[in-house]
Amino acid sequence: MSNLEPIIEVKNLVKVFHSRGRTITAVDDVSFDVMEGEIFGMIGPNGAGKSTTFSMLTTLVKPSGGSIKVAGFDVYKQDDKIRPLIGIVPQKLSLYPDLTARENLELMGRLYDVPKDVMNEKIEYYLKLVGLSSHADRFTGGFSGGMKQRLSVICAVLHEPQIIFWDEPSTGLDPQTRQSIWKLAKKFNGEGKTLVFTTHYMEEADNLCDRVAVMNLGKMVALDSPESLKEKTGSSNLEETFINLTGEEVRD
Ligand SMILES: Nc1ncnc2c1ncn2[C@@H]1O[C@H](COP(=O)(O)OP(=O)(O)OP(=O)(O)O)[C@@H](O)[C@H]1O
Repeated sequence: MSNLEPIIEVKNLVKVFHSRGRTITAVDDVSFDVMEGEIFGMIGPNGAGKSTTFSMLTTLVKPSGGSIKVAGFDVYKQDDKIRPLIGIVPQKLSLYPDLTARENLELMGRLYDVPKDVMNEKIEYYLKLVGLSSHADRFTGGFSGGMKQRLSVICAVLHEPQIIFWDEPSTGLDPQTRQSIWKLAKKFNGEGKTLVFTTHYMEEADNLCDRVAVMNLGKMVALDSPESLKEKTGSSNLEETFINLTGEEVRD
């Protein structure tokens, strides 16, 4: 559960893309805080601006306007201070297929300066945690989607980040794997880590999140606990709330 201190502070965030003569405002004057120890979800239809926001929070894309502070550091000027404090599980998993699970972990560990004397111990611990010990020395190219997702998340936490950013944790995974991913997220959160994720699964947002931000057309149209969001929109489930807040029109 969350403390009352913000660990992420976003003020009047804007991102404008210029593409093929068009100007696209992907994120349009968005402000919010994420509290330390919170599980914070971002939902919204395709093109709502979730991934762009995610990329700016994780220092990968520079904002066009506004400010972001992560753990007190400014994303414009102190991104080098932010990177060691965060773990990123991207939507397009970035594992090396020609390396084994263990080699992928070693590579990430070295990139994030995990001390040599604890590296092996940590790798064994995390492989066991996600049930991949017996696959440690297999090439990841042959892994199932669920195995890749489990390996990707432990690659992201090997350096013990304070905040985990997780883009669509369970897209394309079967219900068993989804359950195991949720358990893992709750375990990390129970250890005090803050989690920020995007999802298209309303059940996932409802089950996991302390608070959910609803984005639509670059704006944040609601931010509250799943229960309060349902109550405010008079809906019995989050899917209904979502449609209520973002409309029925299909987005391209
Ligand atoms: N690099 C880019 N260049 C131009 N336009 C972009 C770029 N990245 C995103 N956009 C546009 O910005 C808008 C928001 O996109 P974004 O990917 O952030 O939405 P999303 O909510 O993550 O959608 P999805 O659920 O489909 O992943 C869209 O109109 C998208 O086409």
